[in-house]
Amino acid sequence: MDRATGLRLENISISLEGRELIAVDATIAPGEVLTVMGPSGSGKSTLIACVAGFLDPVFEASGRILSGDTELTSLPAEARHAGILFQDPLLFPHLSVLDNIAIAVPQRISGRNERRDIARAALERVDLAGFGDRDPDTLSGGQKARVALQRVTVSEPRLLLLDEPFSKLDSALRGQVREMVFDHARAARLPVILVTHDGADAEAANGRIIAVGSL
Ligand SMILES: Nc1ncnc2c1ncn2[C@@H]1O[C@H](COP(=O)(O)OP(=O)(O)OP(=O)(O)O)[C@@H](O)[C@H]1O
Repeated sequence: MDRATGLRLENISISLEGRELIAVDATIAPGEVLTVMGPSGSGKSTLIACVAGFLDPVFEASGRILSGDTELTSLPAEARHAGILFQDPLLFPHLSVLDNIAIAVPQRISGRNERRDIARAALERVDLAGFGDRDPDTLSGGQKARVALQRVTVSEPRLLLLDEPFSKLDSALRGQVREMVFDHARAARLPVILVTHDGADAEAANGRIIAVGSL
């Protein structure tokens, strides 16, 4: 059964101190990338936080967020099943590379060995089979990005939020990691929101682009 669902941002408006910061009304199909571009401070990361369910209470948001038929608007972050990649891969420094992935396996898979087997298979998929016992600090930027992607993948998200996850990678690596992320999103039929300043990222996303703020 295809469990893929689209994402609907219905008249989302986010204000700060009574002034509208960002407004978006969009539907994103399974496997589609919506790119959000705009100047610094225009509310792009705030939009990601709103969809993910961790909007700071200083902001006021209105509108509805729907994942298929499920309304996410007032659900807590953990019930929204959003995979998120930030500019920084944010790996836990005190956990091995393997456990950084195993920790994201859904709770219904309760056995430690089973969780670690899933993490091992995830590392193999991105050519990092021998890296499970390493400290994350010993990995290169591209390797960390691949681990971060696998951590999101094993968590079985229903939508993917990308907050400039490629911007710290050098240009050759950037293209590779980008393709890996978009290929995964297409294969898993995830709706994706990509926040970026980079025209090449937007082009590679191969989807609709919306401009926010005064470009
Ligand atoms: N917790 C907060 N309290 C008050 N203002 C905040 C808070 N978080 C963000 N802001 C403000 O909200 C606005 C939007 O910030 P946001 O990080 O969403 O912008 P952005 O478009 O993602 O910028 P950038 O491209 O630089 O990452 C900024 O003016 C920022 O200073």
